[in-house]
Amino acid sequence: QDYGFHQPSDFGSSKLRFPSSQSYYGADFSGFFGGHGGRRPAHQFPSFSGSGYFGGPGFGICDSPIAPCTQGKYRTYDGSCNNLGNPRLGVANSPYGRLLPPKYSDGLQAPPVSVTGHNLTSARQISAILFPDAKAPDPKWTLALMQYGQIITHDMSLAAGTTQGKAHTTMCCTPDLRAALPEDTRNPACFPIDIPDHDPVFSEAGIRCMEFVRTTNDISQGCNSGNKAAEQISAVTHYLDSSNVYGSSQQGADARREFQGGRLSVELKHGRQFPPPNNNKSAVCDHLSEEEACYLTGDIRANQNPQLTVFQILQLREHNRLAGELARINPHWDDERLYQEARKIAIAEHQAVTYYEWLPIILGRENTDRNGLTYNTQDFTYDYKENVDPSVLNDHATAAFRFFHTNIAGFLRLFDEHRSSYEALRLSDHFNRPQIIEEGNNFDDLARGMHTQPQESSDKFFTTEITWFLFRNGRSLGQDLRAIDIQRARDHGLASYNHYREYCGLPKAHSFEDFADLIDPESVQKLSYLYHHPDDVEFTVGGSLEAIVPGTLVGPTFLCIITEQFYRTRVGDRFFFENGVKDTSFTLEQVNEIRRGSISRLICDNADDVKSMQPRGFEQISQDNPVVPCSLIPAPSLEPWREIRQGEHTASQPQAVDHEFTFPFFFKK
Ligand code: HEM
Repeated sequence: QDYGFHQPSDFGSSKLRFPSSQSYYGADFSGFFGGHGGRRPAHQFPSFSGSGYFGGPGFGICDSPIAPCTQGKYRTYDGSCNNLGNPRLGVANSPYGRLLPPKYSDGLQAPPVSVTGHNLTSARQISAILFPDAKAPDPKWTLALMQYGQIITHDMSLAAGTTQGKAHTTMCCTPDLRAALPEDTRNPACFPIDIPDHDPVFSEAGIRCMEFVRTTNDISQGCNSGNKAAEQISAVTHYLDSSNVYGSSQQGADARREFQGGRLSVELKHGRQFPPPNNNKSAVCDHLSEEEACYLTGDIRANQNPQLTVFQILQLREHNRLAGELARINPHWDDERLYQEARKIAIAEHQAVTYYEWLPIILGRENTDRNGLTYNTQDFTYDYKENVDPSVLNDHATAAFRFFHTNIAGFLRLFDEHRSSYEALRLSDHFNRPQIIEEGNNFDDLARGMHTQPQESSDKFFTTEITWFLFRNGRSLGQDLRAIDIQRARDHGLASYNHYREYCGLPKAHSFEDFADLIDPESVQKLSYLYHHPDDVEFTVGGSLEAIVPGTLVGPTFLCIITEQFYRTRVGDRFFFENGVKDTSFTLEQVNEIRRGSISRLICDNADDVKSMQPRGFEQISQDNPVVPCSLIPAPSLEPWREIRQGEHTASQPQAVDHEFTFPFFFKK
């Protein structure tokens, strides 16, 4: 869109009251912790929410005991003992971190109100006015970029007590959705979204209330005696450790294992591996018959949409492929060794794709290099920092990272091996109903499809498949994910957009017009209509309206928060695959093999019968990125994992491995 000024190309120009892109990217993300000196005070713990929390009294999930640490080679399932000095950091069922103090209206946990004391405008009204639908396919990136983002999300956080798929069992609205249940009769966790009379879609159907249940926090869990502001709990490990595949507890992990050959359990259908059936089907799926598929994976959200499920299955198959390959190379390894080594490699591959293929597109390679998220090296990176809190930030998960809901496409196109599209699935027909991926060639056609179809552009437009029809489950209308995003940020008491601007080194707005340095005039005008005061504008809202920083897919304030998050996620993880840490790390030879992996390799190796892919799978097919036979897509070799047993002849040693360096391959532009 042409806003007349501050278009993307204007970024960094003196017209903007915004540091030049050069100085911005190199910015020292201090701010809330500013004045302490040092390059990255904000990364250090005790973080804002961490101080005083660990070891506090209480008996809730957030304080449940963890097993004593043994310095093993492998990660625990719940994330404990990753940080040996503070073994609870990043564990499942611990609070999100927080960069800026919450702004609960009672200082403890009540959702915010306007600085003028008025109630905030309905989240649905804000969504309807500011985030309409307009189809604009991304010119460069495929739908797989969006979809892998959801995998990364589900690996890193899950607001405890929310379902994020199937409707919650707690009801906050009347069954006909015409009104909210009276406060004195409904569950105290209820925080339903009010739908105004004149809503363009929902009022016609008489719908006045959208279901919403608040996230479980440390006060309700008894881990905070109520004398300090509530912190929400995340139910999964905070680390990027494929917990969506393996689960976030020993018990959960065991339930997903075959205990044979190091494999994860699968159900074989016509020789194809699918996850085992979920025996809690009615809690996670909207199936119409008992025969319909509903899977058990490491994450409760795996059935939420078809492309997400496809990736979950590809990850499952990759683990089993690795286990099989390792068993061939090392026939003397037992089930446990095969399972743990396959898990360690699969997590490393996932980290490599996330940091070297995915994040550079989202955040810009210059930015990721400059801020220590990526390196150009064939060595170890030696960047583990024990004093960095790896917890997923509330500011990130509840606002910034949700911006990528903008990239969701309403229709999923199916592509055959010749890359011809013959059909499209409507997203809202298949929420929580993954059966469709088992039909005919759909699995492969969806896998190719998401690597061929463009994602929707990063902008202020969101498909109605998620703003009108989310989880509609056969009904004519469903819910509004954008309204839910806004309401969730209120539930979590996130600070306002203006505060994050300041935190990120951008000028604080004193009037609505001041937002025009980054937000188009029409949206600024709408903000002034929807909010009483510039300080009321919510982070989720303001951040999503910012012009995109060139070379990235996100505006400057979200860019700052997401960069901060992925810095912490990397350097706060003792097991990060590139670290040369004693006892836990790969050999350098192994690390360099993992660096050869790619999203396209994942498809080639694990789809049913995909024979060709473009090398850079997150990028659309073009002359510069043509579809090639899978044999031409670099593949990590597992030879460096071959174990030479005492007395074995050296002739069985591995052939020299070709260490072709893969970064220029992906990022040659
Ligand atoms: C078809 C694709 C997607 C659908 C249907 C979807 C749907 C949802 C839903 C229903 C929630 C829970 C909302 C709430 O109750 O607060 C959620 C949360 C979230 N989504 Fe998405 N999403 C999709 C893709 C993505 C992508 C691509 C990203 C980022 C790259 C993303 C990031 C997030 C984050 C960070 C959360 C919060 C997670 C937590 O901490 O609980 N989502 N999404």
